Amino acid sequence: MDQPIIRIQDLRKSFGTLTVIDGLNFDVMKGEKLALIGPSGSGKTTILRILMTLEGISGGRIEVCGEPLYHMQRHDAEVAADEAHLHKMRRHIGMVFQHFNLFPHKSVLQNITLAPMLTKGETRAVAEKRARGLLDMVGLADKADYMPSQLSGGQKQRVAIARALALQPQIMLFDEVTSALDPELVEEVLEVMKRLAAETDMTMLLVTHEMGFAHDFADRVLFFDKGRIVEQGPPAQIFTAPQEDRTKSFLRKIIAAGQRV
Ligand SMILES: Nc1ncnc2c1ncn2[C@@H]1O[C@H](COP(=O)(O)OP(=O)(O)OP(=O)(O)O)[C@@H](O)[C@H]1O
Repeated sequence: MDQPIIRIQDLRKSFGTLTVIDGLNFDVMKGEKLALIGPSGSGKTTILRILMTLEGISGGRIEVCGEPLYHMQRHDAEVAADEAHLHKMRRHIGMVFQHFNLFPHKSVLQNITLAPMLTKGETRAVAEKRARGLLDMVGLADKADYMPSQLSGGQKQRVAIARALALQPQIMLFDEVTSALDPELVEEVLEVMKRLAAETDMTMLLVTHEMGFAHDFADRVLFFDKGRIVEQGPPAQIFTAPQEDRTKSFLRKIIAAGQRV
């Protein structure tokens, strides 16, 4: 049996007195495409931010690629990870955010090549060759020399996806990547992500409010409420035959709001 690429055990996270994640357990297998859905405030984004080491944990344990994320071995004992360990672990994971966070004064090509050249010591030639391949993949081969301000929101988000992929992570995290976009620009970003999901064996975790997309994209859907998994399963089961009352009522509200599931 394969080892999970992500293993989350008894994870807890509080902000002050507010407990956001409360004894969470789940594994992700290599190549799996997971959608995290659930009401606002249920902790979905926090889970991605913890995996990206943008937030610390309050308790529990996470393993990524067989190694502890927030712990490390020192003199036969497991201690809290130091910055060097977190830095080393971060190379396994890439993240795309709701707000694309492109460097405004760098061209599209420079946005994509900067991190591989700085953090992995790649030559410009190698970094640019990959960047052009990725731009082609996201349908923006002709925009390499544009500045971010010359792009639409959907194009910016596709550059942000290419930028995250340029570091060749094993795991990609997508945090509501379409929610800042005008409705007519959503589809082009979803299409790129569907293609990525279909054409690569990358492990992908997606937080989304687009249930139709979660349905088409994911191998497994996790429905969260109050920092816990209420129900999980293949999309066909979660969206058409949910078992738990909280999942049913969440989906009823989504359908009432006019979304396809
Ligand atoms: N840095 C922070 N400081 C304090 N509270 C925070 C912080 N980040 C998140 N929270 C709180 O943690 C809870 C979970 O937030 P999170 O963003 O993970 O939820 P979510 O399920 O992704 O919600 P949404 O779908 O609205 O994005 C919320 O109550 C939020 O206000």
